[in-house]
Amino acid sequence: MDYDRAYNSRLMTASDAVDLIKSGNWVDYGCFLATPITLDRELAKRAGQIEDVKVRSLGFPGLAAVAKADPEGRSFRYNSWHFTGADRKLHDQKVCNYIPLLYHEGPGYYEKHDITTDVMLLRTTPMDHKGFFNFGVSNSFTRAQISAAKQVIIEINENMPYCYGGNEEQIHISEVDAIVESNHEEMFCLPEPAISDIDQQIAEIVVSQIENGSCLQLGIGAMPNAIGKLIASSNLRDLGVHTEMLCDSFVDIYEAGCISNRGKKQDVGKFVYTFALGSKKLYDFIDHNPSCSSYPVDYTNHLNNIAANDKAIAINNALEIDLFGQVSSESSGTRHISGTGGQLDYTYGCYHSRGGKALICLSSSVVDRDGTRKSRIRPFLEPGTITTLPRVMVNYVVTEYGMINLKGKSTWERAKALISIAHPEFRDELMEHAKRMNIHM
Ligand SMILES: CC(=O)SCCNC(=O)CCNC(=O)[C@H](O)C(C)(C)COP(=O)(O)OP(=O)(O)OC[C@H]1O[C@@H](n2cnc3c(N)ncnc32)[C@H](O)[C@@H]1OP(=O)(O)O
Ligand SMILES: CCCC(=O)O
Repeated sequence: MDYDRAYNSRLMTASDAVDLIKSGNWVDYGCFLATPITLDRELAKRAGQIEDVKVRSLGFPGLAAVAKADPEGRSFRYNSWHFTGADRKLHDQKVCNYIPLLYHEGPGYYEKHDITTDVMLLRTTPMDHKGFFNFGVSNSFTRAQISAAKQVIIEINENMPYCYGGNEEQIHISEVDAIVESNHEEMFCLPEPAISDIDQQIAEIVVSQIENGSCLQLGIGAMPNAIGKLIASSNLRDLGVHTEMLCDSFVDIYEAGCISNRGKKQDVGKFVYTFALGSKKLYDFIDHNPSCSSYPVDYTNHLNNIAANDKAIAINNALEIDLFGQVSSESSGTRHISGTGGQLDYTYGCYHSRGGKALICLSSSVVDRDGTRKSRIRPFLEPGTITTLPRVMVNYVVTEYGMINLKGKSTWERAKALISIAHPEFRDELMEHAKRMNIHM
């Protein structure tokens, strides 16, 4: 195949490319930083000209133009697999819907035809000399989306890092219907989160649970950042990484000499992840780095693969937990905040790893906008609150007041343990609730 000729025959303007999208189509966007920013903007310009185009997105960096362009929702219906802060705002404005997602099952939804897709739009690296476009920092369920789509349009961006894959990290020119050369925007960078005293206290408890040779999963936010900094200044050695998200903390920990990935049982010597999101430091680290392997999410988040490594540690945040031990990480009442994401996958998988632990971390209370302190350990989840982890799955829970293990405990022992790590202001009240709810000794 003459790749240059194939490339030129598919090259078109963004405006012509989005013309391939017709009224009534389902359109899938690439996930996280594979989001096709240029094509999204161009598609948004069609508001009023086309009808009922349904868009699915995961981790859109910023505000989706198609959602902003059409407040009436006649041309576009924007759907998110996992709410970002921007998606939350769009949802509050009624121009975004959430699609429940158990992340490791994502590829299956396409492969089993639970859903269909007409056009896939994604951002990739430029084509290499063998006719491949690399998915860069977002493997996720890109291959499943491509296989399901009737047409594939890519926008290339020179700033997308080139990421080696365990598998399914690229698309060949022969599979592409249209190519758009974008303005090569800089990769979106997450702002450095401010670490509070409470994040720091929780991080200290978490790091005390990590041993030489532990295999880590870290999520997003200030607390994982605090953990990263603490590990980087520790004497921990030979840590491994098998995670859904690769974040800046892993670079700090690696540069401090704590990660070798040599103690892993699977993917020895490799950082394993399905998407990377952070700062330029992270993107420079993974670019052409043979020690980093991106895999589809049904590999990184599969129970067997998470559990394959010994001493696998899951460290995730939650919004609330009730006295039964049910965890919500995605809504507060009917206000949808985020998503299940990979929390359930890693909580289950790490518990099944030899010597593994699953930690759910949350500050014991939050202060509302009106200044009222609210306990995050609640008698029961409020009506409408979504349970992300059923109580049987929950292993360790950490607040700034300590760490407890819920496995094997009776309802009374669970409630008592949870109350022991609640904010002191709420402990008596929670105990009264427990008794009224017939949770007793
Ligand atoms: C990418 C990864 O994390 S991989 C890890 C696996 N995936 C998961 O764990 C998915 C589920 N978890 C998550 O999405 C996150 O960890 C969360 C939402 C639980 C916490 O994330 P954080 O960024 O620390 O949350 P943050 O404190 O900024 O709050 C997010 C929103 O929830 C609101 N919120 C937080 N706590 C509460 C609460 N108890 N009640 C009501 N609202 C709350 C905040 O006000 C904020 O809303 P806003 O943006 O409209 O102001
Ligand atoms: C869906 C990916 C993000 C997460 O797991 O939180």
